[in-house]
Amino acid sequence: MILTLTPNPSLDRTFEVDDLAVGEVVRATATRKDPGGKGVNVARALGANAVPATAVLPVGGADGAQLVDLLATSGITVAPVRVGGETRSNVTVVDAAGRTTKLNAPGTALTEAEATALLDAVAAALGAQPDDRVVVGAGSLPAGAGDDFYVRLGQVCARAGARLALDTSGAPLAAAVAAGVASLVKPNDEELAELAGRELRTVGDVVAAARDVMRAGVAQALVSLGSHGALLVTPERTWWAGGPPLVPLSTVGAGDSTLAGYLSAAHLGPRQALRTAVAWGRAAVLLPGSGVPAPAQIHPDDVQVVAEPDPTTAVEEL
Ligand SMILES: Nc1ncnc2c1ncn2[C@@H]1O[C@H](COP(=O)(O)OP(=O)(O)OP(=O)(O)O)[C@@H](O)[C@H]1O
Ligand SMILES: O=P(O)(O)OC[C@@]1(O)O[C@H](CO)[C@@H](O)[C@@H]1O
Repeated sequence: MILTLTPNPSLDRTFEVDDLAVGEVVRATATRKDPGGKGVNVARALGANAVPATAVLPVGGADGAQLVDLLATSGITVAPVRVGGETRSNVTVVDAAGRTTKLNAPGTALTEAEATALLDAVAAALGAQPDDRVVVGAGSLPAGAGDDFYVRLGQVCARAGARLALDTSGAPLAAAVAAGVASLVKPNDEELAELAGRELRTVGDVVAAARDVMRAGVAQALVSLGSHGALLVTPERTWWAGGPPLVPLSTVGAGDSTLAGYLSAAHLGPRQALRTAVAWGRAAVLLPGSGVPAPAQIHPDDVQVVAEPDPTTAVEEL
């Protein structure tokens, strides 16, 4: 079973425009709403591919209610935790050239009791399902959760014998890595560079930074590289996967679909799991808004996997 926790979910609103002229009145040519937040998207992508998933998230206000309604139609189990504040709405503007501008709200602050209720909801869901379980902690943390929130989530997972996969950034990522609570991390290259405190120009730079992270107890790093594919790094081995260039419609949530694809195929071994991850990520960028791909939209055969890629290759040349 895969369970996702999204401490800072969002009702994602996407506006398509011809040209985003800052400081002008810009009329949208189309709009859409999607359930959003990184863990929510991981659960949606799994659900769209018939992989059972449960999404735990705080929910408040009218946008929160709409988020839950939209999720109810997507084939995943939702475990909403009612909170006093209002669920945020994030805005994406996509112009005719496919450029994406994203405005993310800070999100409603959680009280200590609400943060604890979220962790309790995860513990309860894990208790109800004793088989092999993975918990995905994903996205930013709202005020009040505390930078150690994912460390606390890791402790909940450890007590229940579940593994934690983490997709976050900044101080919450640094705290979780230092505490050694995650089995898998899914940073993009910028997030990994921030964590490492240095620029990552080559494949070797990325792999070295990923292995630094692993020394604290992380077993695998799935590092997404945007249009340059993704690297999977374990303490002993490295694989790269990517495919022919694409013209994206919206890159929002591509990393979430990547992580979902990886988890869906983890039992098939690293090579196949990475191929699946990249195939799901590539499919996601061809969808509008925060769309997640269905099986017919995913093409693993387009993805090339290379074991032990040349460490001197520049990431931009992949
Ligand atoms: N422009 C692109 N062309 C082709 N594939 C892309 C492109 N952008 C992203 N992808 C695919 O999606 C995957 C994830 O992208 P990226 O590294 O941008 O994730 P991310 O920064 O975590 O995204 P998000 O936070 O929006 O979910 C990449 O590994 C790649 O397979
Ligand atoms: O503000 P955060 O939590 O970092 O990211 C939130 C978010 O940008 O991530 C998802 C895409 O990955 C969107 O659905 C959502 O709006």
